[in-house]
Amino acid sequence: MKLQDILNTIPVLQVLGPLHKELSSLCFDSRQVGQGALFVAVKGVHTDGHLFIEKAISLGSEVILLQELPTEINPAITYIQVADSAKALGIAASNFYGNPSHDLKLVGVTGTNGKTTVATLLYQLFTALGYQVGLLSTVENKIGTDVIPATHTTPDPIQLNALLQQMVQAGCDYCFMEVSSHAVVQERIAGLHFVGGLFTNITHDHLDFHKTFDSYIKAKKQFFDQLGKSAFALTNVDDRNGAVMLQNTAAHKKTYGLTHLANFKAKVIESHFYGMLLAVDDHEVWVKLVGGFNAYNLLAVYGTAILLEQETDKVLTALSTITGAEGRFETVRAQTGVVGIIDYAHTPDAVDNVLKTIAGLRQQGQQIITVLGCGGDRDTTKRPEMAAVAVALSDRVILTSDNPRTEDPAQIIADMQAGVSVSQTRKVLSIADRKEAIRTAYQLANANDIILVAGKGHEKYQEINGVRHHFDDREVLELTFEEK
Ligand SMILES: CC(=O)N[C@H]1[C@@H](OP(=O)(O)OP(=O)(O)OC[C@H]2O[C@@H](n3ccc(=O)[nH]c3=O)[C@H](O)[C@@H]2O)O[C@H](CO)[C@@H](O)[C@@H]1O[C@H](C)C(=O)N[C@@H](C)C(=O)N[C@H](CCC(=O)O)C(=O)O
Ligand SMILES: Nc1ncnc2c1ncn2[C@@H]1O[C@H](COP(=O)(O)OP(=O)(O)OP(=O)(O)O)[C@@H](O)[C@H]1O
Ligand SMILES: N[C@H](CCC[C@H](N)C(=O)O)C(=O)O
Ligand SMILES: [Mg+2]
Repeated sequence: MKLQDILNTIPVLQVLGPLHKELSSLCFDSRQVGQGALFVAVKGVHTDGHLFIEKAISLGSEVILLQELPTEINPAITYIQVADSAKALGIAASNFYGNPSHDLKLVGVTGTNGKTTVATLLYQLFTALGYQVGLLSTVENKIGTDVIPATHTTPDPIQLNALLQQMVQAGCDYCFMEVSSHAVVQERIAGLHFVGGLFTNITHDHLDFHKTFDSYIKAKKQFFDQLGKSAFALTNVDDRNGAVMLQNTAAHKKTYGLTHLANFKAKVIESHFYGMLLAVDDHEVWVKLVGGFNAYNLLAVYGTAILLEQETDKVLTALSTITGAEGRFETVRAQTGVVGIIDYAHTPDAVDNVLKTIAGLRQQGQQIITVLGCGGDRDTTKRPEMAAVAVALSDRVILTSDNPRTEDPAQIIADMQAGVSVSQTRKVLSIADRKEAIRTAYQLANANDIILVAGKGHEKYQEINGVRHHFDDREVLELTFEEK
């Protein structure tokens, strides 16, 4: 592709060297540079891509997009200087793949919890309505029914636009994607054209990366600030920061909520372990998901479908058939009547929601035993909060490992224990081995008790010191249930 076509709409500060060049590929990692690649030097969290420019040149790159010019200029190379190379990378990737986000209807979902659930429900709903649909999510990426494994919640701009191009080629009408706060800050979505954006909620997470709750809010809001005026911006008005998200957006502002006045409203009429009866804009509908938080997720999905001009009756019918994402409130039953629930709750708010949902559904005498860990190399301040919530809302809690990554599991557990008050310690056991923790929960359970295994949901691995070992909460729970 011609360099000038890749640079289209990128605000360039200065060019050194010839502009008439043909590029074979686009790359931001020197380790992947091939002959004729355009190398984009991006400043990261751990290092700076500018340090690898010489390496990229030695591997065959003749064009470098960068923020800071090197002290020695190589006359054979074209240097393109921009103010923000991460943003330029997003736009370049879009141009390189033929601006695929303009050729389908792209909707982004952001928020602390519920992104995967909402994006997956939208994928399922629009598929049920007869469309060809794409999905970009934490659990998996999909092009129609083809599954492409996901490495991130929101992929890097090159992978992202390559996937969107494949969706366009496969005839997708829509793509529903998760927009993580990391992706907004790192400009992974720069250059994309969204027809709509939706906000689920914002609570405590990722403070290792954003440092303060205010800058975390700003990151989410920035997504809505970037939407165009023909797009819609749909927010949860019951969330304390729901309205803030739309303050500066040019998009059509729309709201949903269960308690505040909103464009789209819902009420939970009945709740069971196998589903709920909802009133959605005064229409009654049985759904297969459980929990007040899923009433929000389903309402957001309904509102989006209406804003995308789908017929109400058809949307309600499809809404009653969809099931959501893997590893979210999945139940497994033992012969003894013990109920196991696997859920990806990995924030204090998610643990609170899931345990309150279980408490609302349990019969008299059923105990709740929670198995919970926190990820290593991630926000440490949420650890005591997650433990405190779990202890307050469970009869027994077993603190264990999630993905320790490079941290000592005993230290992560100690951080969690700091959230347990002295009077509550009798409820708590600490067992670092997650498999042992799950087995112990079952040993402690009486017939019909409920075991919540939280934090890893769909994940099929446990990451320890850079190695991903096979681990599947559902598999472990099922094998454990066969033991007694
Ligand atoms: C903290 C974070 O978000 N890191 C992401 C970031 O990497 P980084 O900033 O650490 O990059 P770096 O190592 O400092 O390198 C800087 C630059 O130098 C380049 N480089 C580096 C070394 C070299 O030899 N040559 C070279 O060219 C790198 O390619 C990069 O362009 O940019 C990389 C490329 O896009 C991402 O893969 C990487 O995600 C890491 C693996 C990660 O774990 N990210 C998580 C935290 C994340 O993004 N999570 C969110 C949200 C999760 C959720 O709530 O669902 C997600 O969207 O998945
Ligand atoms: N609307 C919601 N409000 C609060 N908690 C929710 C909501 N939806 C889901 N949850 C809880 O959060 C967990 C994670 O849900 P989900 O995977 O949909 O969120 P996510 O935003 O995609 O998370 P991630 O940031 O890891 O991608 C669920 O397992 C459930 O416990
Ligand atoms: N997307 C989330 C996933 C957390 C899942 C949990 N199992 C962990 O490893 O901490 C994050 O990057 O914070
Ligand atoms: Mg997700």
